Amino acid sequence: MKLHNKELILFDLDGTLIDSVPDLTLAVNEMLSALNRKTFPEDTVRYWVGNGAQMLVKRALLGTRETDEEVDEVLFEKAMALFLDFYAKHLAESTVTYPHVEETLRSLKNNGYRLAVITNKPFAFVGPILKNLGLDDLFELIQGGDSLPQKKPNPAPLLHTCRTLGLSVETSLMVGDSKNDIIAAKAAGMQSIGVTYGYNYGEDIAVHGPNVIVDDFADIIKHLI
Ligand SMILES: O=C(O)COP(=O)(O)O
Ligand SMILES: [Mg+2]
Repeated sequence: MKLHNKELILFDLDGTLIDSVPDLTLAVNEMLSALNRKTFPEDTVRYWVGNGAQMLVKRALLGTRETDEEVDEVLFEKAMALFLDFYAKHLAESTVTYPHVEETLRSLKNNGYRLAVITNKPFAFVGPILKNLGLDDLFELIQGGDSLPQKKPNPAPLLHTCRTLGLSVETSLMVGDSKNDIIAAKAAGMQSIGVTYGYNYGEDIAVHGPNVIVDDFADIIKHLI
């Protein structure tokens, strides 16, 4: 299926452009160890990524993805500060781009597409990670999970990006690995591509009905150009 008349592509970051779970796991476990709590393997932490740093820390303290239970506020604040401090020091040690990400982004840009990053990750971390991976010249706009009061799956960051760049929702496209990306795109009235190799809490991205599904980042081009 071809997605016609697109001018702007909004990319999710974690699980779509980069595999950041190894470094996120390291920071989560350093935080838990500092608090004398049980640590978790990467395969567990992977299911906790998707709703931003605060939710990741809350899930790590509760030891589960379900966050119905309350966490002591003082403990949470302490854990949050520890996590942010550790992660800031190990942002891009084991973090890598997924196969074909850089060449596909460059090819899209060379073909006239405008590119943006819309992530739930705190804004301060995004620039340094992209720079470390040599991707920092590609994007016109970056929005973090704390750039606006609302984060994905709320459509606000997507709508804000279109407004800021002066482009319509119809000429924009969201690419992401998680239901948060697809739900946000639908709520914004934007078409979306779901990638199958990311996190999405261990669930099949097809369940959320993106317009197109790709197993390889390079395949995005086939649906556009
Ligand atoms: O930081 C997260 O929890 C997820 O970030 P993402 O929106 O780039 O997938
Ligand atoms: Mg993601």
